[in-house]
This record gives sequence, structure tokens and C-alpha cells, in this order.
Amino acid sequence: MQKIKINGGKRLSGKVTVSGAKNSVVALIPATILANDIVTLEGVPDISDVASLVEIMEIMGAVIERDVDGGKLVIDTRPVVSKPLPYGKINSLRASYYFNGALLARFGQATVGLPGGCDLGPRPIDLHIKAFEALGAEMSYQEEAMHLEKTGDQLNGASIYMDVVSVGATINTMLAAAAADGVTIIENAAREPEIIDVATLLNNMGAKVRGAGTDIIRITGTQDFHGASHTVIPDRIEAGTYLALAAAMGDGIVVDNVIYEHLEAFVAKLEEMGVRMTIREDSIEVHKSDNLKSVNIKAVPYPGFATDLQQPITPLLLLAEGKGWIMDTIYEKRVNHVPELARMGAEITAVGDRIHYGAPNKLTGNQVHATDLRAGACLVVAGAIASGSTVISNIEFILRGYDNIIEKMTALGADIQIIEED
Ligand SMILES: CC(=O)N[C@H]1[C@@H](OP(=O)(O)OP(=O)(O)OC[C@H]2O[C@@H](n3ccc(=O)[nH]c3=O)[C@H](O)[C@@H]2O)O[C@H](CO)[C@@H](O)[C@@H]1O
Ligand SMILES: C=C(OP(=O)(O)O)C(=O)O
Repeated sequence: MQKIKINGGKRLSGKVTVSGAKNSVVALIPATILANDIVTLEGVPDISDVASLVEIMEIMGAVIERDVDGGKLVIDTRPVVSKPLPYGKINSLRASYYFNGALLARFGQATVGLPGGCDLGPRPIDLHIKAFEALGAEMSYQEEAMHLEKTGDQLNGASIYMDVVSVGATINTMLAAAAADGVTIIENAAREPEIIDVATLLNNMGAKVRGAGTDIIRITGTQDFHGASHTVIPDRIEAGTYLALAAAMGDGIVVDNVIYEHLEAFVAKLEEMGVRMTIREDSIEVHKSDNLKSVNIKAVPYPGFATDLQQPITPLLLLAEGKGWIMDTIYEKRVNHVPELARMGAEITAVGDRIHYGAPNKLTGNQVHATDLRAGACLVVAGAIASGSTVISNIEFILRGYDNIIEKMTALGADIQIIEED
């Protein structure tokens, strides 16, 4: 079994370049199905979610050239057919739900197994289904897969109010509505930068999506799609993870390829803690920071503090002076990193809807488990801080979302490697 071993306590310095955003690229790849043509994606991160999506696309007939090191994907979706995708890689990642919207848009039907992804407590997809039904599709289960089929000649535009702000449901509705007859209005839409990125590609492929990035998105359907080229936005969650690491262990680290506006809430929290930073046009330099103050964190939809950064920032909070709490309003049960940090000596507990921590803590290396992607990132940061050696198992979760994490951390001076161990 592969594990990550970190000999912690080393001060870090240098530059780390952020890769393309996981949560964009996992939607952009299925979105290329609408083009029925050749789409080039640049800035594609080398993560296992991308490899899984490429495999699924190839099963459906897409012809794909991938330059892993160059971060480039050239996808020809002309040969794609809407074949049932009940099992396999489909169940290994969350974003496989985007095949529902994309296949429904192009073929009027889709049979896709239930999505996997990180176990963060309940992750229903009722809003996706309601939106597809509002657009004129019927849903049934075939074996263990969800089968969607248009009931008329075409999907029809509709007014859709999202009861809960949902990234996945907003993007899936955009995908299906892009090819519907007439106008769709999504109200209470999610506003994450990844939604703007997907809308940009869709528009470059011929779609008419307006208002992405606000809570009202208006889509005028078309059947007139074509090829396009697109560069994936930088990964704000990867950036935030390295900013937290830099604040904890850096003697001056530049986090490059960053869109600061995507990280405002996160950077504001670092500033509140007393982290010193210089913000430049596309990079953030984190200076050596001492005497950090504890803060409380409430994870909420964008533009607020991101749930995906709640776990990676926790080890930094553990170094600050005083007590504090973290509350995740999106995933109340996103607390699996807590017992692992406690095994490393942290004063931290999850009670009710909050994580309570006392600080400062002296973390000590231990054998720990990455229960999900960002819990894994949290343990990598904690391992870099801790004295002694930390061995992290279940690293496949981490590799779902962090491009070349061993190489990037090593370049900063961390003593980190992948080992084989039972
Ligand atoms: C691949 C991807 O982009 N994953 C991200 C996406 O996940 P994902 O798109 O699955 O998350 P959502 O934004 O949909 O979830 C937000 C909240 O809405 C609820 N909900 C969602 C859909 C639904 O049909 N019904 C419902 O009740 C969820 O349980 C959750 O409480 O956004 C999350 C919230 O920013 C991030 O943590 C994930 O990294
Ligand atoms: C929860 C995450 O991913 P997914 O939705 O793909 O499981 C994440 O990126 O933190």
C-alpha cells in the first residue's frame, strides 16, 4: 500500500505554482461532450480525478490526446455515444454526476451510476434531479444507475429555484439547459469561480449563458455548438492549502498562479490571525509569521470561507495562541480530520456542529489516515509541522485533487516521500 511519509519540523521556503482547479476541470471535461467537436483544455492538473474522467470519456468513444506534463487535453467528442455508465470509475468521483447533464443535453438521455467522491456526510443530488425534471426529463433507476430521458422532442427552458445553494446542481442545470429549447433561469445559483469557468467554456462552444458568478443565471438554449480552447482557472483550494502551509512553516514562500479575488475570505482569515503577506497580481508571498492569534471559522457558500479549506487550515489554527472553533454550514459532518489530529497530540474535539480547538499545540508525528481529500491535505500540513515522522495512509484521496504534491512540497524543502508499506 502506498503511503506518504513526512519528516516534519523543517522550515520551508521558495515558490510553489498552483495548478488548474480540480472542481473546474472535472466539469469542463464532461462539458466538452456538448461541443460534438474538438475542444482543447490547457492548465489541466495531473490528478487522479482527471485520469478517471479521461477513462470514462474514452469508454464513451471520445478520442483524447493527453500531455500530462504540459497540462493539455485535446478532446474530440464527435464519436461519443451515450452508452450506459453504471459502474466502475463513475462511482469513484463526485463529478461523474456532470455526465448526466452533458449527455442529456446532447443525446436527450443518460444512464449514469451514482456519484462517489469524498465522504462528508449526506450528499444528496435531489436538486440535480429536480432541475432535470423541470427541463422536461424523466428519471428512473436502471439497475443501480440513474436513467434520465427527455419526455418530448427536446428539453425545454424553465425557471428553476435552487432550495439550497449547490455548485453541482447549478453546473448540471447549466449543462442541460444550454441545449434546451428556450430560456432557463436559475435562481439562488451558486456563485463559485468554477461556475464562471464552466460558463466561459460553454459560451466559447456556442452556448448563451449569462450571469454566471451571480445568483441568477439566464441560459438561452441552442443546438449550435462547436469546438473551443480554454485554460482552466487556478485551483483556489490548492492555493489556500499552500498558503496555510506557508503561514505555518514558511521562512518566506511565494504561492504563484493565484487569483486573489477567489481567495479573499481565506486571506482575510489569515490576516486576522496575524499572518503577514504581500499580495501581487497573480501571486501571494507569505512572510515568516509569529505570534499567531486564534480565530473562529464558519464555512459557507462562495464568496465566504470555503468548506474545502476548513480542513487544510486547521493545523495552522493549532499553532495560534488561544481557543477557537470551526463550523461547517455546508457539511456538518466534515470532521474526520479531528481524531487524526488528536492522535498527533492536538487539543481538538468535534462536538455537535462545531470543532473546538485549544492552542498552541506541539504536534508529534504518528500513523494517521486520510479519510477524504481535504482531511488528507490537512494531515500533510500537520505532518510538515509536527516533530518526528508522520505516515499517512489512504493517500489515493489526496491524489484525487493535489497535482504533484510530493514534488511541490520537496521543492519547498519538505522531507516528504511516497513509501510502500502494509
Ligand atoms: C466536484 C466538486 O465541485 N465538488 C465540490 C462541490 O460539491 P457538490 O457540488 O457535491 O456540493 P454542493 O455545492 O452541491 O453541496 C452544497 C450543499 O448542498 C446540499 N445539496 C446539494 C445538492 C443537492 O441536490 N441537494 C443538496 O441538499 C449538500 O448536501 C451540501 O450541504 O461543492 C462543494 C461545496 O462547495 C465542495 O465541497 C466540493 O469540493
Ligand atoms: C469534497 C471535495 O471533492 P468531491 O466533491 O470531488 O468529493 C473536495 O474537493 O474537497
